[in-house]
Amino acid sequence: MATGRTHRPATRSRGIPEATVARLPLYLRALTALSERSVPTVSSEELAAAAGVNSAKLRKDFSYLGSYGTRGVGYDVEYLVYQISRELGLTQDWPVVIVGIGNLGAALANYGGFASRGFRVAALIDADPAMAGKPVAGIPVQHTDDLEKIIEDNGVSIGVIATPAGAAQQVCDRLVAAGVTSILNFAPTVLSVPEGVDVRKVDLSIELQILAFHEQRKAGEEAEAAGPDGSGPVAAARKESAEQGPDGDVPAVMPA
Ligand SMILES: NC(=O)c1ccc[n+]([C@@H]2O[C@H](COP(=O)([O-])OP(=O)(O)OC[C@H]3O[C@@H](n4cnc5c(N)ncnc54)[C@H](O)[C@@H]3O)[C@@H](O)[C@H]2O)c1
Repeated sequence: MATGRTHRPATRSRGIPEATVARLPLYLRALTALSERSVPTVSSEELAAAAGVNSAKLRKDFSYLGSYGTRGVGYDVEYLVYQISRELGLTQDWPVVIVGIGNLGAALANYGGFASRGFRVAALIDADPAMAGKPVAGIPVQHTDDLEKIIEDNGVSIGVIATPAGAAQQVCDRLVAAGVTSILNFAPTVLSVPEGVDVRKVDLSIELQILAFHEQRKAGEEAEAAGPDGSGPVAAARKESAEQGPDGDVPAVMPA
């Protein structure tokens, strides 16, 4: 979902390509689900299917972690959870601040999935004085006047921006000047950051636009396959299949 723009090279210092890093959370999510079901081992094919990744790619990705699995047994689920968590830096606590506590910021603050993945919401910050001191998800909102002090006091290196687009760059600049080096930006704007600061952008409307593109293409293909009079090969196959029952030789709906 996130479309990233970082200043990091395509390959990280320990030789793990960025594309592999981007897939590690997908494996971790699938492995965590297996772990919760007390599944001890998993094959590369099963895990690849659960993560929505090609199994050859998965094996290649895991080779960067030095994890090759055991022939005929597969991968040890718990150990792989640990290995990937360690690789992603999730075995340590990451205090996060959210700036902009409106509809989205409040929803993010209430999202339990951060804490369970090692991201502790350390502070909530908003520019609206009327919100100062009001608790959201049990955490009192603090005013932007104190942003720098909040970052310093909490040792924050990850900031989440959920302000209107017009305020995002200014918020970003202040976060960076205060020592934040990673930003998750939900505001629909491109942020400029200095070298060494990572920005990940989340934009659900872009994801929907991509789906709309595919929907349009599918509709175009169907219309083409149906032909001008609906007699194309796909339409014919559909008609035939609709007229058949599940076993292919009995009409699905018996004539009255
Ligand atoms: N990425 C996505 O998929 C996605 C989805 C929904 C909304 N958004 C975006 O997220 C942002 C927030 O949306 P929302 O619906 O929560 O808006 P909202 O108006 O409910 O909340 C915005 C909050 O930001 C605060 N704010 C304004 N300027 C600020 C500043 N300089 N510093 C700190 N706080 C400031 C406001 O006081 C308000 O509480 C918008 O930019 C919106 O476009 C993105």
